[in-house]
Amino acid sequence: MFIDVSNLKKSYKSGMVTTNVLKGIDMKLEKGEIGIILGPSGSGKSTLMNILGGIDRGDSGRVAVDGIEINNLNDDKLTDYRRENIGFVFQFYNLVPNLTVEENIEVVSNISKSPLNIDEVLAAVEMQDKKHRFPRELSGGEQQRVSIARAIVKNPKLLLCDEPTGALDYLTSRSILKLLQQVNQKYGTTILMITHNAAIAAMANRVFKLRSGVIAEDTVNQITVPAERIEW
Ligand SMILES: Nc1ncnc2c1ncn2[C@@H]1O[C@H](COP(=O)(O)OP(=O)(O)OP(=O)(O)O)[C@@H](O)[C@H]1O
Repeated sequence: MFIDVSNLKKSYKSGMVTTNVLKGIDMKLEKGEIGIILGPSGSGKSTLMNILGGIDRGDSGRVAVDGIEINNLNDDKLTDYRRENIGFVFQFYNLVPNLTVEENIEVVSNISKSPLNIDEVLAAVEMQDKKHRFPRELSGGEQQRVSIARAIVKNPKLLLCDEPTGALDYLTSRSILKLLQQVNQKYGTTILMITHNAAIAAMANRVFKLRSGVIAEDTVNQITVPAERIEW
């Protein structure tokens, strides 16, 4: 099992108040699958994703990604895990404003162990003709394409996407979802994506509905729908 989480718990303390955010999460995802996490605001989606990505740590429970027990890693090893294995895509693209498209991708490629070819990645996201532009010269959808290119150039085992279409209009959202599906098929990248949009769940192999820190529903889709055919 590629992602294997059992009885994961996480709470945050601020002053005298403790908030139990994850209350015993169990989840599994196979290598090469697309998983989608749905759930209301505050249900713990980003916390779960941040723990899987090595940005945060669980308090207890087992979190294994491709056989690596990440809850047991010290800080340095957790940083190595994140650098070597994880690509992140967020709602806001976080591109470096004074670097071109190509340079934004190069920054990550230069520090990766076995990066993909930059031109190949630019072609995969259909941005090769705009590689000398700066982020401010791009639309939101184009900027998200670049941030996906930047996330995949290191050839990550796991691509974590937190509301990747949250700031985009309908047609652009669909084209970004289609691109993520293409990345999954072309590179075999396992993808886990957070969304508020339940319609998107049709493109995933597995759907996890989070409610108040537990997985309230875990569905396997026998047939997945191409993103360009999903309407909402
Ligand atoms: N670093 C932190 N310190 C204290 N509380 C936190 C921290 N991070 C998250 N929380 C709390 O944990 C709960 C879950 O947050 P999380 O961001 O995981 O939810 P979410 O499901 O991703 O929500 P949204 O859809 O609004 O992004 C919230 O009540 C939030 O306030």
